[in-house]
Amino acid sequence: MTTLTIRRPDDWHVHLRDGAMLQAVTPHTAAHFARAIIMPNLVPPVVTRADAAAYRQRIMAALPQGSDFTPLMTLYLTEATDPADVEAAFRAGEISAVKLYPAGATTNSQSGVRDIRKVYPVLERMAEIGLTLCVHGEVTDPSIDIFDREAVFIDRVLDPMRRAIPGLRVVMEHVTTKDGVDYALSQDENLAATITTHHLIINRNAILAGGIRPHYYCLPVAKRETHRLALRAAATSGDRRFFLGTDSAPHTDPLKECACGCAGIFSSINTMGCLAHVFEQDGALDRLEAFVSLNGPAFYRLPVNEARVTLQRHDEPVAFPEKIETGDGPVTVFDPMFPIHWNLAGEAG
Ligand SMILES: NC(=O)N[C@@H](CC(=O)O)C(=O)O
Ligand SMILES: [Zn+2]
Ligand SMILES: [Zn+2]
Repeated sequence: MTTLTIRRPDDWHVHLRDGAMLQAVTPHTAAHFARAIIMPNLVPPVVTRADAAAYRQRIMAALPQGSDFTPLMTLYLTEATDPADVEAAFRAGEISAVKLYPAGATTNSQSGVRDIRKVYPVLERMAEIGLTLCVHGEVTDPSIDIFDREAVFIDRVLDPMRRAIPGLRVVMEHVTTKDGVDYALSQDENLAATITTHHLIINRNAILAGGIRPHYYCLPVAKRETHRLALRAAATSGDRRFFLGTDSAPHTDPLKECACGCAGIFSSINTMGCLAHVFEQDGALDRLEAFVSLNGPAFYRLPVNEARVTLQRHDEPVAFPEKIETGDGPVTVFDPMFPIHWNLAGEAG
């Protein structure tokens, strides 16, 4: 059996939700990752320091006994966000980032930012104190083709913002295009990008393969093959600017399989097996650790994890559940459309 021992990985972008869903999905993230950046797009969103502290308590209460998982909390940026509240939360070690959602860009983003200039005072304060801004980088202008919204966001919003506030540390979340990769490569060490597991595996054909496949629909929507290949090259290069953010985003099956299905792919269960497959396929298993365990902490200025995990390659495919049951209903697990031979040593299945 082939094995690969690496430092324990972290997930730099995950949706744990709240209530029954939080209870169901948190143990999966905690089983695979030491830390995770927790997205704040709850209903209502996690806007203030007090909201983040309360949400953190709910996450801690949902962890299995004995788990040493650390949630890294974020605040949801609104045009009414108070720079002093953000600074206080950061100085107290209660948040690791602030998240920018353009209003209307994605799931639960209605309270997001309409006019980026209105939040420049918060961003300036963040640049001063060294607090990271995580960005959902898509314009919401309906006249822009949905497949172009990331590239247009870079030109219209991200690049002007970085020129106006050059010291701001920014993570381009879930980049999906060659344009995003090239932009990250063209910038200084204050810019990084997360890449999801599924965008390394699917292109836009998966969403429309013989019919509408709602479980491959997420935002930003998967792009054409040339973009997927650019993401793979970036992730497997070992370059410090790229690291894993699974964007595991559970929605129940009835909310996905309907006339207006929600965006989001749930992958926290089999992400590590999928990634080992991808890196093996590209002859880059020796760079998997950089992508999942080293580059993220380096950007966030956090220590790397001391613990190690062992990934093992089985001759026979490993069985992963097709769905998990939650108190809110069933949630379909990401199907990479290839047999997965890798899992974490000690993992059932
Ligand atoms: N990625 C998604 O398709 N959905 C995310 C939101 C997001 O990350 O944009 C969600 O919260 O469901
Ligand atoms: Zn997003
Ligand atoms: Zn997300």
